[in-house]
Amino acid sequence: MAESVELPTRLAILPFRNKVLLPGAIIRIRCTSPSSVKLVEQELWQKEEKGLIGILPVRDALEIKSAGTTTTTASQVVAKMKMSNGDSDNGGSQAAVVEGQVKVYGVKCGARRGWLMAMVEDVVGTDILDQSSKLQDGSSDSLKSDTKKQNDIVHWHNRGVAARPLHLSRGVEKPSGRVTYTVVLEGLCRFSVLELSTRGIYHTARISSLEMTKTEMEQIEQDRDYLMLSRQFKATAMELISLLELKQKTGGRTKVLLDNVPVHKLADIFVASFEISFEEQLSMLDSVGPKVRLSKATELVDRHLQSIRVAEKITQKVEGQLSKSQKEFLLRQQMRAIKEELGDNDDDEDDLVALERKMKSAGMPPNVWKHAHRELRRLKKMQPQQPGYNSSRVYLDLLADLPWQKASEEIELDLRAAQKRLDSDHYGLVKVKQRIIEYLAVRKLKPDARGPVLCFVGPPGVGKTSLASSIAAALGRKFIRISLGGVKDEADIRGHRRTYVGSMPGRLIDGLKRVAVCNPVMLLDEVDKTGSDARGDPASALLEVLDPEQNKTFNDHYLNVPFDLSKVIFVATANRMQPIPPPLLDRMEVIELPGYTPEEKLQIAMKHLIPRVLLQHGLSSAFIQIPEAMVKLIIQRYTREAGVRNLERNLAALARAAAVRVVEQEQVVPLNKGMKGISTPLLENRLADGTEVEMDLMPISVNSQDIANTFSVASLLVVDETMLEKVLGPPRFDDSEAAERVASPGVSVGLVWTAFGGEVQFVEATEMVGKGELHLTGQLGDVIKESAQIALTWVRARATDLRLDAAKGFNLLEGRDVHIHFPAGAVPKDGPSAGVTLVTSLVSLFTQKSVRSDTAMTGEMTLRGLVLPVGGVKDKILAAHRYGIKRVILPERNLKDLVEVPSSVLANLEILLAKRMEDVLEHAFDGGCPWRQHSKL
Ligand SMILES: Nc1ncnc2c1ncn2[C@@H]1O[C@H](COP(=O)(O)OP(=O)(O)OP(=O)(O)O)[C@@H](O)[C@H]1O
Repeated sequence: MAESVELPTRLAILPFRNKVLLPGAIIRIRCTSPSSVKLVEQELWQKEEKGLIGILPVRDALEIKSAGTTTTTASQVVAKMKMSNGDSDNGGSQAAVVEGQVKVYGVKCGARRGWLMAMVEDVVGTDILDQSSKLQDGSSDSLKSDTKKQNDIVHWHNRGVAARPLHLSRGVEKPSGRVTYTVVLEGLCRFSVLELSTRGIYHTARISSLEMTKTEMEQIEQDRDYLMLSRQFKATAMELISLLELKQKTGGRTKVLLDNVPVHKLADIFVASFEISFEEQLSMLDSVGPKVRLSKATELVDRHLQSIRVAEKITQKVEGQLSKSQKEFLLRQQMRAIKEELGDNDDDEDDLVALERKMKSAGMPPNVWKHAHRELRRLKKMQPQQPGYNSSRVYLDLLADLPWQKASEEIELDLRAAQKRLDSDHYGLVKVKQRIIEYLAVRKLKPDARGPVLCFVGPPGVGKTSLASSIAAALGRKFIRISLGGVKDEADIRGHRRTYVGSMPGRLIDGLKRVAVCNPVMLLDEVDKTGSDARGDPASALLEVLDPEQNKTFNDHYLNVPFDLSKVIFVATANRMQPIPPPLLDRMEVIELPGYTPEEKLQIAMKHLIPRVLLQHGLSSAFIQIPEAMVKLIIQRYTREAGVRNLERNLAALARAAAVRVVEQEQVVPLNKGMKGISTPLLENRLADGTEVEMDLMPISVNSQDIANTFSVASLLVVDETMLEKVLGPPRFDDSEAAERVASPGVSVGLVWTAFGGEVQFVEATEMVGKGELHLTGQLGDVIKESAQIALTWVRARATDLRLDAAKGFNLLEGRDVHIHFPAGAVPKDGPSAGVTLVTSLVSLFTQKSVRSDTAMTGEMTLRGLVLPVGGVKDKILAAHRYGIKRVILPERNLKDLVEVPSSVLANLEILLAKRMEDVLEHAFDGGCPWRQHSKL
């Protein structure tokens, strides 16, 4: 940068339209107008030693008007302008000189300080400005080529900047041959115009420098105000430079300027690089005094700094968004390309469109639709990779899949047809079927009747599930089974809130989604198996489901919108009633299905199970015959259940074995013709092992009946005892079991009730040296343990009362421990009905007399020996029947329960009633109660 320069008294003047060149700035100007071309040619191009030229800002009349200046025009005069130096106002002084060719029509110093106005004519040509990022840009000529612009008034500023040419180049425009110049100028120092005149077609001015002398400068540098201002300026400038360097990641070159260039010059350099208004540029030009200039520059630099910071913030925001959306765009493009490559064209957008369409057709109620639509809008704004996208998508899918209105059309209910259907599906169960028909009849009369929920209670395999599905078939509705066995978490019924990771809807909503209609028959299977723990009480959630008042707006936590369950027909099943919470039981109508008698089982097997099993295995009665006698044997020897599930399983095992035989017969024929390699038929091998044949030979998608027909050449297989043993193995049960087990004293046979229905339970007691303690084993609950304690107490007390001792055949067991065991330890046992059995086994132990093996008993006993009635009598008697028991001892007050027991069973049993424990003992032992002679009966 040039140091202080000696200015000539006169300078050629290049007008700078609406722009200011400040000292220290560099501009490039392309001169095209005749006047400026002439000026450059004469003052710079043709001169050996390039001199200085003056750059004087000019302003259009319009601009000055808007800036609040009053203007006047004069008749054609050559203007000579005399302007005062310094910062003082020149308003009002006029000067007009005629020199050269430029005609100035009117001249008047503007009301605004430092401006001269002139009407200029004969202006041609335009200077085209070259712009460069490094160079300050501007127009070298105030005069435009348009003839329109002729006679425009231009306003010359009274201060300008002397400039030194740094580079000069000449060009010739091709078509016109016009000469143009491009000149790069560096602003050096301010000057004031004393007199403006013309030389040829361009202007010159008599000037005086506005630069301070060295002495003046030294003086001012001592000034405290100046020092403070310069420090302030430098700090602000430093801040700006640091910010810019940080932004542009440039080195510290600009900082060097701060140390080497005098601060008053720096002020100009800094301001020159800003894009500020013409007014502000002029004001900077007019700031001749260093203090004024510094404070002005500090203000401008600070403003620039702030604006950069604000811009920075905005840019960061915009960039953030931009880069994100660009990233998204890129990813989408890539995804599309991958999908195209894979031939999978349904991209996410299409996917969402399809989802929306599905949602629209789901028939959601308005409030649900509003909720779903809001969620969809949210989803649309998300990216597939975004967390939450998938869960939102799955959630909306569920909303769209749920049958909000879709219902299976209920067929006109024909009670006779329903009865026929129930009869064809199930043998017996007359009362149950009757109750179902009543239920259906009410529904026919009042379809929206809020009848009670039917609950089938009974042991496994008695047809609870199949009855429910028959109801659905009779009503022409879809059937769905919801298994509640082992459900301990309320969320299983109500779903998890969506805030949980891996949240899901509850089983009910999930079931409805699967069944896809809002009015199915829904079987709540095993309602007695729900438990409650810290995770809530599923039964209480079920209360809401089964309550017709509440289930209109069932609230699943996952779904988060109410779902109307009132059209669903609920049917429940349970093995036992006791575990069902009373409020829940209260909402249901319990229909008990006790176990089947062997005769009933036989009928069920012959009429329902065998035809169904054969069909399932692609067989028919042409291949296999299972005679009644064999079914009886299966019932007696292989199953001792209350229901028919095991019976069905055993029949299926026979059918599989027959299927293998049929297929092998078919294969054996051709093989035998040509080959001898295959020796033992597969069936023989398998049957010899006594294992069930587990092969599934049915080809998928081939109708099993077709296969049966294909193999119709095979010979008929009649199941006999040998085959039973081969396929099902040796018999699992036989009637001699009880006799064998009670042969030794201390064992008695009880009848109990478990989840599997009635069961025969043996009780074993033994004694050993000890301290008179009682030991109990075999998965016992508190009640049964108490019964054992009561039994022992009663027996000991009784023996003492009757003064029975070893001599009279009663061991009082002084100093000995008693151990009572309930075999089948894996099955939990509880309840008071084992009371009489426990006493009997203890009496048997103490008297060393065996209990009758054909006798089983049940009954609760008080401490005083009174026998109380018990529950589940029908099931217990059926169990005794199954086990081949011939005599059953029952509490007297259970007599009424015998009405329910099928007469076929009663015909085979001797029922003995007991009021007191002594009665039981009387019946349990051969020869009656072991101490009858002492008893006060
Ligand atoms: N009275 C009957 N007549 C014809 N088939 C029957 C009868 N009772 C049960 N079945 C058959 O026995 C099989 C088992 O019945 P189902 O599954 O309905 O028993 P469930 O009582 O529901 O058992 P769980 O309590 O284990 O669910 C079915 O194939 C069913 O058709």
